[in-house]
Amino acid sequence: MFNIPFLDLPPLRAALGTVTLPGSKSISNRILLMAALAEGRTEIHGLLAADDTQVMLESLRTLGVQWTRDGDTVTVDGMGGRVPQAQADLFLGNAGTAMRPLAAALALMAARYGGDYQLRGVPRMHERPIRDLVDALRGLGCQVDCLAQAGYPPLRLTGPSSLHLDTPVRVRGDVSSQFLTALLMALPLVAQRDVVVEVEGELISKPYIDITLALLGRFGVRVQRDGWQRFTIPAGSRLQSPGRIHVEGDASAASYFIALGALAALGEPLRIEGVGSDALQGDVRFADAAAAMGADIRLEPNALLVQRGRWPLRGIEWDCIAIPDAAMTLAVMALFADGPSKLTGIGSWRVKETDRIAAMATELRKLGATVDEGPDWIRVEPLREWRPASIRTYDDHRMAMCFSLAALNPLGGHGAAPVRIEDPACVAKTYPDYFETFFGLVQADAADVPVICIDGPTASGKGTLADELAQALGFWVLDSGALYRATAWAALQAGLDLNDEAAVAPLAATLPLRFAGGQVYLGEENVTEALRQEAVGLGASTVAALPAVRQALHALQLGFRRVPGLVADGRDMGTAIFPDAPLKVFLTASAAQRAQRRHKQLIFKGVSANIEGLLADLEARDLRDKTRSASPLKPAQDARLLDNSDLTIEASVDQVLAWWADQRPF
Ligand SMILES: Nc1ncnc2c1ncn2[C@@H]1O[C@H](COP(=O)(O)OP(=O)(O)O)[C@@H](O)[C@H]1O
Ligand SMILES: Nc1ccn([C@@H]2O[C@H](COP(=O)(O)OP(=O)(O)O)[C@@H](O)[C@H]2O)c(=O)n1
Repeated sequence: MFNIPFLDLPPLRAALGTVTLPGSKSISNRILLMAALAEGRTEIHGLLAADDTQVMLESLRTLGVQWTRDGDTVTVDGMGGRVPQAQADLFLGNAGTAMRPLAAALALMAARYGGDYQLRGVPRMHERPIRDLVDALRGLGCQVDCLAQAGYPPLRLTGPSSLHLDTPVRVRGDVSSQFLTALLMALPLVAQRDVVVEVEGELISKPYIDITLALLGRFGVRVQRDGWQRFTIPAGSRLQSPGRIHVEGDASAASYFIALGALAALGEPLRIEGVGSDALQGDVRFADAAAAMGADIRLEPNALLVQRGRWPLRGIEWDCIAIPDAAMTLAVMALFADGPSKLTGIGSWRVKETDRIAAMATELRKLGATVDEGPDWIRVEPLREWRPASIRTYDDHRMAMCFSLAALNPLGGHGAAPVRIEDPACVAKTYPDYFETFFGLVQADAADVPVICIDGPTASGKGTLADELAQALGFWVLDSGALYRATAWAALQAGLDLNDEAAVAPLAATLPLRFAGGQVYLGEENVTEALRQEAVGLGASTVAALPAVRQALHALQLGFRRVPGLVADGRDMGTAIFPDAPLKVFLTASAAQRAQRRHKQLIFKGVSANIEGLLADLEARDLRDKTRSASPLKPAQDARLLDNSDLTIEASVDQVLAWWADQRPF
């Protein structure tokens, strides 16, 4: 996950590949609660691992429910209709899918068996209305107190009290279907007699109720439905574990990849696995809207294949009442259309993680778009002159994910603009690896992918600086020295003379080199430590003077220039490998300082060393690197010089980040 203040996406031009969706958030949390309330043990496969499910799992543990996790499988021991802990204080973050159903279940538990439960969340959670559920629960006879403001969390649920199950439970359905879902999941706990729920007002997000009913069915509860106004939980209903259950892929998350395919899968379709024609989730209906805009979509039972169909996309007018979450993606797709698009039925956006209509309009306008909004609609004009924009995400995962698509702007207008996503870690709510997955599918022109070059002599701190910069910006790192070190090491292992250009160069061309998790591998062998030896460093500087070796490693290094960007550390990054890099830094420090740093580094690692010897070695290496004919060590003409003899690591990093910030268009 990119846990950094912002993530810059370069302009993107194509997409290709296969994505496996994470488990659906709504299904994951419904199944978790049902499994906890049910009789028996449930093995849940494909559970989403994200903030909202973590919140639910932790709450269940606090309530005394036993569960274990093994990868994406969670096994829950059902409590058989009665919560072990009669008292608990639960923090539910910003997870609506935990707050509403837990409120209903615990209110009924407290009423029936006695109890005292408090449910709270982040400040935004305390602004999200829950009045309709509170009213319904009070109507049932539950004791529910709103601790701060009437109609909003935090809530306190106490009991015992007597429940009135003989008259229908009434709940409003026109603000959020989650209130009805919460009641439907909780009422089997007290269904000694038929319990009837009546919905007031028009029920929104009906497909979510379908999911609830289907999952209740898997847990042995067959709710009778009369239209969308009346639901009966038959007398004697009890939640019973189905044994094993599989969580479907997240259909709302599929929307980003459906859009990606529609915009940028130019030759072959993007394959999206985890939802398809068999899906329970209403958000798969997003595919209909995308198809109406021109996407070419094929459905398999558990997969979607999407590629560009009509181009430019067609502007549409679409009632999004059934796909409120996925609909946000349509608003960004609308920028690539041939005419305006109007999305209606999105009043619920106003009470989600943020006021999504206002947020969407504000951020689309930053890109240059013309947008109108009303209480429950938004109208978006296509965009031709895109502006680089820094997109605020309002602690809303969906804002971050759908605006990643704006980076495809070279496909939809003139020029090519980078897009900055602020607080990219907000995707942790439902899709922690979203950006990594996205980057694995998209393609950019190499020239659009930014590279920061850090060149300089040995022990000046290049590697340290490069790693810190890459961390801060979410970029890849190329430690080009490792390629020369690996060549030298492999040549030494093979007993070659390091000056034998004809023998060493072919070795460099076919190095089975791999970087993974901060480690370097040659074939299957982890050579990280071996490569850091001073003797190998000296050997590297010998083989690095051979033009054929440099040539052999050239293409390999270019391959590291990948979305979203690269920090490259070496001797000739700015002069020979990435001459078009937008920022080049030549890092130096006095020879004495560098010898001291290397000495400290070695002593720390438990390797004995003496400063005089190190100084002599590094001066010899400097000399060889500077005087060789092939790509000698020297600052690129447009490099910024940074002498960090008297700077801390942090100050050096800040300096380069400041230079970088100056170059960015945001
Ligand atoms: N600005 C700095 N001030 C003090 N020590 C530094 C600084 N930059 C790096 N170092 C230390 O110097 C040592 C060598 O740095 P390294 O990044 O390995 O250099 P290089 O990659 O240029 O050979 C490391 O132990 C690192 O922590
Ligand atoms: N881009 C590069 C990187 C390293 N090298 C050579 O490879 C040797 C080892 O590189 P390195 O970056 O791992 O060395 P240190 O600076 O960390 O000691 C250097 O001394 C250079 O001679 C190079 O010629 N070009």
